[in-house]
Parts: sequence; C-alpha cells; structure tokens
Amino acid sequence: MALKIEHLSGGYAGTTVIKDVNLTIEPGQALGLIGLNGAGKSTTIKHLLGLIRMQKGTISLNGVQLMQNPTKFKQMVAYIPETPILYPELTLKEHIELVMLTYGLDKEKAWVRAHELCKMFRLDNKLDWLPINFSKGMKQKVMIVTSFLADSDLLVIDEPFTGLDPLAVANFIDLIKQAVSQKKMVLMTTHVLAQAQEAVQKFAVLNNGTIEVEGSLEQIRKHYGLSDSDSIDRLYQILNQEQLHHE
Ligand SMILES: Nc1ncnc2c1ncn2[C@@H]1O[C@H](COP(=O)(O)OP(=O)(O)OP(=O)(O)O)[C@@H](O)[C@H]1O
Repeated sequence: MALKIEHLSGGYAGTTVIKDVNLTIEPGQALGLIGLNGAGKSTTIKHLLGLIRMQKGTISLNGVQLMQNPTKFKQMVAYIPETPILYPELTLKEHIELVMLTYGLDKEKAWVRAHELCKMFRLDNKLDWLPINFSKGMKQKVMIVTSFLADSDLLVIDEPFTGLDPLAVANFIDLIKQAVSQKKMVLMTTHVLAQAQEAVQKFAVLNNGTIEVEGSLEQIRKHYGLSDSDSIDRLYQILNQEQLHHE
C-alpha cells in the first residue's frame, strides 16, 4: 500500500521535462514537492493523473499500475488543481452529487460529510449557487470540499494556498492533517513552505526535472547549507543560482 513513482521520465511531445524521478508516499504520509517555476512539478502531477504519456518508468498506487489499469488507479485519486475546474451549468449541490456518483459514495453518509465540509468553508448556504456566482477563493473551496468528500486514498494538490483567506488555509491544513491521520496519502506542490510544513512531513526538491534532495525541511536546509537564521525561502535563491550556473 503506497504510491510509487519509479524512474519516471516524461514531458511533452518531443521534449523530456522530468528525468528519472523516483518518489514513494506511504499511507499516512504527506509529501511536499517543491522547486522553482518550471522545475517540472505540474508535469509530474499531469503524469500522475494520467493526463500526459510517460516516456519511461512506472507509477503504481496500492499495487495498481496507472498504465495497466487507469480506471482503477484514477478511482483512488482525488485532485485539487491550482485553477479550479468547475462545470458552469452545475450548482454546488450538483457538483457534490456528481462526486458521490463518480466515486460510488453512500449518499446519506456522504451528505453528512458534505454539509460538514461546506460549513467549514462557509459554503453551506450556497448549495444552489452556480460557479459564475462564486469568487476565485470560493471556487477553490468548492474544489477542496468535493475532493475531500471523495475520501480517496491519494490526494493530489497543486499549489493549495493560492487565493484562500487565512481562515480557509488553516481549515485546509487541518483537513490534510486529518487525512494523513486516517492513513491517506497526500502529494502537494507548493511555494509556501512555512505553511506547508504544518501538514507535510517530507519534502522533495525538484530541480530541472530531477529530484535533487528528499527529506524533512531541516534536512533540506542542511543540504543547501542554510543556517537556522536563514529564511527557508532562501532555498529559492540557491536553486536559482544553481540553475543559472547550469545554463
Ligand atoms: N503543455 C506544455 N507543452 C510544452 N511544454 C510545457 C507544457 N507545460 C509545461 N511545459 C514546460 O515544462 C517545464 C516544466 O513546467 P511545469 O509546469 O511542470 O513547472 P512547475 O514546476 O509546475 O512550475 P510552476 O511553479 O510555475 O507551476 C517548463 O519548461 C515548461 O515550459
């Protein structure tokens, strides 16, 4: 039982962006994938979701290989994209019902959870609203509510904190922690390391398409020679210098 990305190479027609990426997430573990803009974080996620074709390697979740059984694999995954993807003609209530149908959830139990989640994000009186009426942050909250409702084994989250108010960020972090305590797996990409650290035990630094180092934020600090008084965001300056040196 784990997510295993092994020797993954891939990218877009004719170009290799990701090179020999290896990552494992055990049940009850959240991994933060970090790196400069363009390092390949979203590309890794696109591979994980089966949206683009890998060039080499394997991805398996709980023993199910993505390439061999994509339907079964995807049933175990929920995804929160950086930019919310909602159906313009469906209300919040209908989005919730769609998730129940897609993931084969028990409607009665799922509605109890859905109300809980909607209340947490102050959406409980907006069940009949259409996406056009929601602000950017509200749309993001709808994605969070529907993804956590799915109760999947693996939660993939791209830049979770964009556009959320501090209250919603705190609730989101609590939900991730709760999922981890329930032995779920979480993969999140983020630039907001201080906040991510509250929910994530392990980070992996993606640099130029390869994993440069993996470990706790402390171990990553050490790897890049950061002192205790350095802000963790200095990591990005170091990665940038490395990249300039590389080019
Ligand atoms: N659809 C695409 N077609 C071709 N190249 C792409 C495409 N999307 C991304 N790339 C390239 O792949 C590389 C990695 O991009 P990716 O979006 O994975 O980076 P990222 O780490 O997620 O960056 P950010 O922090 O900005 O979201 C970049 O060089 C980018 O130009």
